[in-house]
Amino acid sequence: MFNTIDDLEPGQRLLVRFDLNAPVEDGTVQDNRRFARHAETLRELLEAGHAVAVLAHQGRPGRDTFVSLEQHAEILADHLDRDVDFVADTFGEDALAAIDGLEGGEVLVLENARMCDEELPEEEPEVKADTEFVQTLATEFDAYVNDAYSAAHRSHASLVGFPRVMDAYAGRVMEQEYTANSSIQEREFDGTVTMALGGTKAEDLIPVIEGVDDTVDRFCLGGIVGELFLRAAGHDVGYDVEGTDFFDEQWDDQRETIERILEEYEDSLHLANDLAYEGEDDERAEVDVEGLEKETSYLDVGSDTAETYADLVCESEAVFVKGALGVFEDERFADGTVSVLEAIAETDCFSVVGGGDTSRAIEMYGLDEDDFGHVSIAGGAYVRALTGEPLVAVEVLEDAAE
Ligand SMILES: Nc1ncnc2c1ncn2[C@@H]1O[C@H](COP(=O)(O)OP(=O)(O)OP(=O)(O)O)[C@@H](O)[C@H]1O
Ligand SMILES: O=C(O)[C@H](O)COP(=O)(O)O
Repeated sequence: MFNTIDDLEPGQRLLVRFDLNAPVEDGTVQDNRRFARHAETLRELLEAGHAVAVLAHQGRPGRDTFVSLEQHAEILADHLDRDVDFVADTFGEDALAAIDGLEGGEVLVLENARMCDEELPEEEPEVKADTEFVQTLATEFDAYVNDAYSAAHRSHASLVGFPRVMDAYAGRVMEQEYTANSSIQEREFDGTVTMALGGTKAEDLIPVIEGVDDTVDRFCLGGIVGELFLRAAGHDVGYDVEGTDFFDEQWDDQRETIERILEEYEDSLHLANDLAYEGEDDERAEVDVEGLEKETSYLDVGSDTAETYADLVCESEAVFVKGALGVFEDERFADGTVSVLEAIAETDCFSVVGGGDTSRAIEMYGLDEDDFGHVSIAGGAYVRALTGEPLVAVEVLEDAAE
C-alpha cells in the first residue's frame, strides 16, 4: 500500500500531480468532475498550511485539446472560491521563481506538463526519474503527492519519475478511486454482466474486452470505438472526414486486433444497427447501418440501438460503462449515452460509470449519482483496474512507501 496525505509532516512544500485533462470546445476548457474532486484534495492541503504547486496535463501535442493550463487554474479558483496563481512555465526560470515565492497556504498551477519534451514518451520510471524535468523540480519541494489516479496507467515523467527521487504520497482522489476500483475487480456476480464501451480511445478499450471476458457476458459498443468495429464488420463508417482525426490512425494500429476480437467474441459483442448524424436544418437524422456513408460524421448510436442497449442493461445484474456512446455534450446526440445511464438508474443493478468526460453526462442530464454504484473520474485507468492490470504510477507510490 502507499502512504497518503495523512502521513505528511505539517507545513510542507508540495508538488501535487492532478489530472485536470478536460474537454476543450473552441479553445475553451470545459469544467468536468475532475476539477471538483481535485479541488477537495487541494482545499485540505492548503487548510493544513502546505504550499502547493500543481502539476497536470491537457490534451496531447497536435490535438485541438492541447492547450495551456491557465484556464484550468481559473476553474480551480472558482471551485475553491479563492485565488489560484498560474505560471506559463513548468520547470524553467519563470517556474522556479514562482515556486520560490510560494508561501504556506498558497497554490500555484504550473504549465501543461506535456509541453515538456521529457514528459510523454512512455519509459521506465528510472528513466523518467533521471530527466532534467524531474531532477529540477524535485529539489524545489519536500514531497510529491500524486492525486491523478485517472492518469496512473501512463508511464510519464510527472507520474512515475518523482516517487523514485523524493518522498511520495497518494492524494485523496488517488486513495478513493484506487480503493473503489480495486474492490470492484474482486466482486463476483451471479447474473448477466453487461459492459457499454464507447468514447474515443479505442486502443485503451480493446484490450479490456479480452481482459474481462470471464466476468462480462456482453459488450454494447458505441462512440468512435463502436464505429471502428462497424468498419471491421464491413460497413461504410469509421473513416476520418474533414476535421476529424479519430479513426484512421487508430484503425491502422488496431485493425488486426479489432478484426480478431470481432470474430472471437461474435456472440458477446453488440454493435449498433443504426446511427445518428446531423441532417438537414441541423436536426438529428438517423440511418440503418446498411445505409451508412463514409463521408458522413456519425455522432450517436440510433434510437433503435439505444433502446436495445437499454433493454440489455435492464436484464443485467451488473453494468460497467466506459466512454460515451455519442457526443452527449450536444443534446441532439445524447440519446445513446443517456438511455443507457437512465436504464441503470431505473434498475437496481450494480453499476460503475467511468471516464473523465463520460461521468459528466450524469449531472448534465439531471441523473442522481446515488443511483449508480460508483462513478469514477478515471477512464483508461479504471478499465485497466477492472482487468487486474497494475497501474504503473500506483506501483511507484507503493515502492516509495517501502
Ligand atoms: N461518434 C462520436 N464522434 C465524436 N466523439 C464522440 C463520438 N462518440 C463519443 N464521442 C465523445 O467521446 C467522449 C468521451 O470519450 P473519451 O474516450 O474521452 O472517454 P472518457 O469517458 O472521457 O474517458 P477518459 O477518462 O479515458 O478520457 C465524449 O466527450 C464524446 O463527445
Ligand atoms: O483523460 C485521461 O484519460 C487521462 O488524463 C490520460 O490522458 P491520455 O489518455 O491523453 O493519456
